Amino acid sequence: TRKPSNFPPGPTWLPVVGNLPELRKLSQQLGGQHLALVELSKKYKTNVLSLKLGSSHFVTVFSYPLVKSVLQSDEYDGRPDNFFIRLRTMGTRKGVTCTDGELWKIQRSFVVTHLRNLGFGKKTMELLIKEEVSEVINLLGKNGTSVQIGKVLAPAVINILWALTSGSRINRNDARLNRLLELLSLRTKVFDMSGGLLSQYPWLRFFMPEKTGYNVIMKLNSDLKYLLMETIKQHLQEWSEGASDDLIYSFITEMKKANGHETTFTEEQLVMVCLDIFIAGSQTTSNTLDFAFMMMILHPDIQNKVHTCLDQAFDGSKEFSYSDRTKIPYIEAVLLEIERFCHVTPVTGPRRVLRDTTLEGYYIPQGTIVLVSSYSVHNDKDYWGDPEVFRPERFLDDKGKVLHHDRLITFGLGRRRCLGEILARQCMFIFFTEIMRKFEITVSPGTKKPTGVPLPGITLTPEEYTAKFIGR
Ligand code: HEM
Repeated sequence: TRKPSNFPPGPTWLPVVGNLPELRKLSQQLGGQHLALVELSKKYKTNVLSLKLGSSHFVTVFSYPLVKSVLQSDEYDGRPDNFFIRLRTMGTRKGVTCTDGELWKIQRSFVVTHLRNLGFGKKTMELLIKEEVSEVINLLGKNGTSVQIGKVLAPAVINILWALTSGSRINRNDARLNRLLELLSLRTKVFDMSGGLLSQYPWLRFFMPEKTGYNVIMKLNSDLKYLLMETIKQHLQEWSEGASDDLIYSFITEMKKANGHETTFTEEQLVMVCLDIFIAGSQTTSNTLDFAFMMMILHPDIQNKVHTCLDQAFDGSKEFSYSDRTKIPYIEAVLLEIERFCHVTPVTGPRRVLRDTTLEGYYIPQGTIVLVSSYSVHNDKDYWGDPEVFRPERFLDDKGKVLHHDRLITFGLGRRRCLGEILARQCMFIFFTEIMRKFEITVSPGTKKPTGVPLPGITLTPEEYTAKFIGR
C-alpha cells in the first residue's frame, strides 16, 4: 500500500512489514520504543511522525502543544480494534481502556462515579492505603532488612485495588495473588499494544506461541477471569438492595436496574472493568514507587533532604495525614520529579482517529492509530533546561512552594485521561512518606547498585536491585 497523499513524514515503507523491523531494531539498540520514536522524529525533523507497522498506519506526536491539541480533540478519542486488543480483552473488546463510543462513555462515567463514592481521595481510601503501608513497614522490620522493594510493593498496591473492587483484601501470601502478579509482570514484558508482532501478524502465534507472548497472555487471561468470576459469583449471590460498598456490588446494582432491558452492564463487561483496573493501576503505581526508592539510593543528598524535611514537619510519633502534604512541599516536588524523570508510560495511547482530520497541515485519515510521546514532553530541553538531571527543585518556586507545570502530563490529558490519578497520587505519597520517615535506604552491601536505566516494555520497569532498609 502507498502512503496517503500529504501523510506526515517518516521512513519509507517496506512491502508487507512496513517499518516494523526498523522500529524493533532501533528500540533494541536504544533501550525502548519511546527512545526509538524520538530518534526517528529527530531524523525526519518532524513532530508528527508516520510509520506503517504491519498493515496499520501509525502517527506519533511529539512536543507539548501538539500532544495537548491531540489529547483534547475528540476525533482522537477512539481506541484501535485489532487482534491484540481482542486478545487483551479476552475476545470481548469490553471494559474501559480498550473501548470507545457510547459503551466507553457510559462505563467510564460509571467507574469514575463509583470510585468517588467508594472514597477516592477521602479518609476511607487513606485508611486502606495506610493499612497496606503498615504491613510493608512491619515486613521491613527495624534491623536493616535487605529486599527487592518492588516485590514487596506490588502485592500491597494490588491489594488496594482488590479491596476497592471486591470489598476485601487477599492475603499477601496467597498463591493466587502471587501468580497474578507474576503474570501481570510477564505481560508487560511481552505486551506491546502499538507495534507488537502479534497485533500485526496474528498467525505468528501458531508458530511461536511462547516467543510472541501468546501463551503468557492466554494464561493470564484465564487465571484472571477465574479469579474475578469467583468473586463476582459470590457477589451475585450475596447482593441485596442498597449494597454498594465495593465496585462489583455497585455494578450489579446497575445490572439489576436494567431489569431485562438492553444494557451495557453485563457480567462480561464487569469482568473487563475489573481487569482494566488491575492492568492499568497496579504496575504503574508500584513501579513508580519502586523508581522513587531507587532514586533515593542513587541520590543520597536528596534522600538526606527528604529526611530533614520529614523530621522537621512531624516529630517521630505524630500521626501523619494526607492533608498534611501542603506542609512538606519538598516531598511533593520529589514525587513530581519522579513522575517526570521515571515516567512509567512514556508512550501513551494508542488512539484511533474517528474521522478524517489534519494536524500541522498533514492529512490524518480516519482509522489511523495515534501514539503520544509524553517522553518528548517530559524531556524537552527548551522548556526544562536540564531534563536529563534528576532535580526536584524544578517543582518548587522561589518561596519553596510547589510549582505545578502544565507540561507534566503523567496521567495524560482530556477525556481519556487516567481515571485512577487521585488514587495513584495518594498511594504514592503515603507509601513514600511513611517509608521514608522510618527508614534510611542504601544499596544492600555486596549487591550491584542500580544503574537507573529503566527496562523497556509497554510500561517501563525498574531493573531488579536489592535495597537495605535501616530503621531510623
Ligand atoms: C502512577 C500510576 C499511573 C499512571 C502513570 C497512569 C497513567 C495513565 C495514562 C497516561 C492514561 C491515559 C492513556 C491515554 O491517553 O490513552 C491512563 C489511563 C487509564 N488509567 Fe491510569 N495511570 C496510573 C494509575 C492508575 C490507577 C491506580 C488506575 C485504577 C484505579 C488507573 C486506571 C486507568 C484506566 C482505566 C485508564 C483508561 C482510561 C480510558 O481509556 O478512558 N490508572 N493512565
